[in-house]
Amino acid sequence: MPDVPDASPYDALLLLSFGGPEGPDDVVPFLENVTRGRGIPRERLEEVGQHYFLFGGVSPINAQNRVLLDALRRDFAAHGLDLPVYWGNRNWAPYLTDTLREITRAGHRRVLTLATSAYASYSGCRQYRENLAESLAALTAEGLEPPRVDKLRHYFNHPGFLDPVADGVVASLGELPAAVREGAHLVFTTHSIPDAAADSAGPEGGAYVAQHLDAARLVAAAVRDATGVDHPWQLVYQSRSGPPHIPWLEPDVCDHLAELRAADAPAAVMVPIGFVSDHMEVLYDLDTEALAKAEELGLPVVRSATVGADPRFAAAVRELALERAATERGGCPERRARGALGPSHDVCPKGCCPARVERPAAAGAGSPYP
Ligand SMILES: CC1=C(CCC(=O)O)c2cc3nc(cc4[nH]c(cc5[nH]c(cc1n2)c(C)c5CCC(=O)O)c(CCC(=O)O)c4C)C(CCC(=O)O)=C3C
Ligand SMILES: [Fe+2]
Repeated sequence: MPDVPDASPYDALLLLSFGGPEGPDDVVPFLENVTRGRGIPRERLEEVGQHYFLFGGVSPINAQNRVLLDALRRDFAAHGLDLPVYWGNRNWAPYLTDTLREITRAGHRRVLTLATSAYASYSGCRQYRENLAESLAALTAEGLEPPRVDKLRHYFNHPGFLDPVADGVVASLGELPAAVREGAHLVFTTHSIPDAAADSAGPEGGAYVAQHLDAARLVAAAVRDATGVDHPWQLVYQSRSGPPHIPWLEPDVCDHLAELRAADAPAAVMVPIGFVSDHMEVLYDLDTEALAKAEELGLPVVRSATVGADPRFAAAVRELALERAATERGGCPERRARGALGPSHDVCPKGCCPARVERPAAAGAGSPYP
C-alpha cells in the first residue's frame, strides 16, 4: 500500500498569478489595474498597450495558467494527493478576491499559495502578499471568515524548476547552426526592477540578483554537463519601465546582444530565467523586439523555453506543498534546493522586500491575518 501523501493542515492550494487581458477591450482596464497608484508614465502605458494589441489584445499568461492548473490537478490526482487547486489573479479575472471568496465558502481553513514568480522582490513577492491582504480584508468586510493563507518558499533553485530550463537551453543550442553552436553565449534574462528594489529584496537585501545569478550559474553548469561545452553566460535585464532618471538593473538584453556582436560572439541563446511561463514580456520583449534586434545585428539568436507546465515543475509544486505541510506539523522534511543559497525561507520576515509605502501584507510575519 503506497503512502498517502499528507497535506494537512492545508486543505487547498491557490495558484496566484498576475493576470492578463483576453481581448482588445480588456487591455486598457487591465493596464489601469496594474498601474493604479504606481506613477508609470503615460507614454510607457501606451507603448505597453501596443504590445498587447499586436497580439490581438490577448496576453498568453491566462492560457498558460490554465494549462498549469490542469497539470497540477493531474499530478496531485496521480499521486493520491487530495488538495483542491484554485486559481486567482492580482490584475485580471479570475480575480483573487473572487477566488478566495469561493475558497472560503467551500469551507477551506488553511490555504497554501503558489505565486507564478520564483524569486524574491517587491514586485515578485511582497506585492502578491499585499494583494492577498487586500482580498482578505475585503472578505472580512463582507462578513466572511477567510482562511489562513501561507505562501510556498521561492523555488528558483528547486531541481523541478532548474532542470526544465536547462533542457530548454540544450534544445535551443541544437537549433543554432552547427558552425556557431559551440561558441554560443547564454544570455539569462529577467525583469528589470529599480536598483533600490533590488538592494532591498529579500530578508537581508540583494536577494533578487543573488537568486537569479545562482539559478543562471546552475543552469549553465547543467548545460555544460549535458553538452560538454562550457558556454560563457551573463545575467541581463529586460522590460524596464518607470521614469528614466530612476536607475533600474542593467544591462538591457538588447544592448547586451549588441555588445556580444561587437565582441564577435558567434551566436546566443536567450534564456528567460526570470519568467515561469511565456508571459507578454517573453512574447514581445524577447521574441519580437530582441529577436528583431539580433536579426538587425546579424547575430544568430534562439530563445529557450520557459518552465510552463512541465511535469517536473508540477511535481516540484507537490513536493514543496508536502514539505511545507510537514514543517507546519512540526516535522523536519527534506527541503530540496541546489546551489549556494540553500532552500529559501518559508515565512517572509517583517521587513522582507519592503515597499516604498508600507501596506499590510498577508502570508508572512506581521500579517494582520494570522
Ligand atoms: C519583477 C517583475 C515581474 C516578475 C515577477 C512576476 O511574474 O510577478 C513582473 C511580471 C509581470 N509584469 C507584467 C505586466 C506589467 N508589469 C508592469 C510594470 C512593472 N513590472 C515590474 C516588475 C515585474 N513584473 C515593475 C517594477 C514594474 C513597474 C511598475 C511597478 O512598480 O509596478 C506593467 C505596467 C507597464 C510597464 O511599466 O511595463 C505591466 C503591464 C506581467 C503580465 C505579463 C503578461 O500579460 O503576460 C507579468 C507576469
Ligand atoms: Fe511587471
